[in-house]
Amino acid sequence: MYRILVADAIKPEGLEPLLQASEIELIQKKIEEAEESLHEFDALLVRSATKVTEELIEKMPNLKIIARAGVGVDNIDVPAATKHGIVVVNAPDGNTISTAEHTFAMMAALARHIPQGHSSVKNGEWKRSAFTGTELYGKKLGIVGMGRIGGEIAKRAKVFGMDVLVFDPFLTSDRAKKLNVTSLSLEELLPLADIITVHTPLTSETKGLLNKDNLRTCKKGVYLLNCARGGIIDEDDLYELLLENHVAGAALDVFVEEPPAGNKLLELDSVITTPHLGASTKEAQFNVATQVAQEVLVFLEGNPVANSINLPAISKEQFEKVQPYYQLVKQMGSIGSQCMKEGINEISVTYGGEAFHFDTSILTKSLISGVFKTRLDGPVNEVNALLIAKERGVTIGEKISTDAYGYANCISVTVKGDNRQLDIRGTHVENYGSRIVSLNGFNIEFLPEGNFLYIQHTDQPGVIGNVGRILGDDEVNIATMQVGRKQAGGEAIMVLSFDKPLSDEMFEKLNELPDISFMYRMSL
Ligand SMILES: NC(=O)C1=CN([C@@H]2O[C@H](COP(=O)(O)OP(=O)(O)OC[C@H]3O[C@@H](n4cnc5c(N)ncnc54)[C@H](O)[C@@H]3O)[C@@H](O)[C@H]2O)C=CC1
Ligand SMILES: O=C(O)CCC(=O)C(=O)O
Repeated sequence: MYRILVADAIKPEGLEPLLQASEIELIQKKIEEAEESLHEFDALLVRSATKVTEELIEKMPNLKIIARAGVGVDNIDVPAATKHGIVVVNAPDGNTISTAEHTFAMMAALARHIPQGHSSVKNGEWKRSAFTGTELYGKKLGIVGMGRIGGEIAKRAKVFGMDVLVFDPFLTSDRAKKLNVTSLSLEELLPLADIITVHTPLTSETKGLLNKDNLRTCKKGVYLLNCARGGIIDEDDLYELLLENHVAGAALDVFVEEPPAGNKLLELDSVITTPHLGASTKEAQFNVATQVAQEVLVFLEGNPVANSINLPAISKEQFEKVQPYYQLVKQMGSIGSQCMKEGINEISVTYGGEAFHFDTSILTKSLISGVFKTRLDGPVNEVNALLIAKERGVTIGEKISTDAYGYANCISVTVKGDNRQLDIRGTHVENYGSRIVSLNGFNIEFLPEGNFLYIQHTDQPGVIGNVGRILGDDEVNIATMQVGRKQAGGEAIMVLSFDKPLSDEMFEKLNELPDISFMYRMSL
């Protein structure tokens, strides 16, 4: 049974996929109200009100996924989630249209003084000339951040007869051409635009992206809009420029502090505002709730998520290609870790054969998580595997090769410590399953599932018999046994599997036998 905490107001109809699922309990409570039971939740669903800090994450040791019913994840400490192995997903396009429409409504309201005119009439006045506005037609609209929302605004602006200038360092010339917009640097755009609207995420680079220094290069009387995140336009600087009438007016849906109690921008008539309503439509809220509900469900069922912030995005088709090897590499990592009784310096993997014509990075993350899972206490998975390796100074190598050692596909993993190294090869055969086919250069074949004992010994009569006798005397049943050697009379290996893990006592007894070089226990 998975327990999911819905901590913000998320549209209940959109949560239907989770409500319909078996083995899922959905609890709608604010964090403060759920304080006593935070440790029980497997998933957390939020909008922008809940601040998902590292402190909160640490109070939720069972948490596996955080879902943001919306776009911006600036209310979530994503690095902390990553460190704790928690997947973060969002709903990237469910509220695009609503936010673009809201921005457009704000733009029209700003140009025609609609909120001011509205208040004036309600106050019993009839001041027509005081609210003379400007047309949007023929004006230059500067869009900063040409992603999903920026793109939808550009389309609407074109229909209004506006000339669209955009600044986005990541915009390709192809997309600019398709959208029929002029791509410029920020320095070029600012002096040309009559109206500027920002649609970037809030990051360390975009915080204060528009400030008094660069806004002074704008035309006197420019209009500014922020329906993205508070702080992209520096609030103090904006206040100063509005007082000077350098900026004629601003439309703000978002603020650095929300609600913006005491914010001096609210004192100015030239500022029109809404309480972070960009995505507040029935349609957008249904879309984002459904998107995240489906993502959480898919994730809890063990399938890949499409909109993760801290995992590589992987499509269903891609996952189908990756899936057969996903568990195999994790088990190979676990074998490597359990057989290396020392610190690990290097993990390298080669994906051999025709099968690997896809992005193998998720497999490498699965391999690394397999290595560290048996060594670390906390959560270890594909989300934090690379971070854990980096923190421990472990070098990771990944190669693709055409050589599959006679198999249709073959994955070769080498785990290196200060003094030793272990080489493992595995393959996957359709309708047959995964097999380990070589350990330390010894050909062998076993299914990597269960409790194992790996014994390296001298190849001579009696060794296998002695092992069997000692186990038999203590009534330990051998489930399977595989042997391998390189040459007669040299070193050889045995891999035995048991229904239960081998006891310490039995391990010691076997270890005392003559002609045994070394042995390891593994649970896979
Ligand atoms: N007011 C509201 O209710 C809503 C606000 N938002 C905000 O709008 C933002 C944008 O949303 P989408 O368009 O869906 O995101 P998106 O990811 O599709 O687009 C963001 C664009 O910003 C660009 N960008 C990034 N750094 C930049 C920089 N330094 N300078 C210029 N451009 C830069 C990116 O290249 C990208 O094209 C979100 O991050 C969110 O914070 C989103 C939805 C609702
Ligand atoms: O949840 C909301 O209404 C805020 C939407 C938003 O800001 C976003 O999706 O980034």
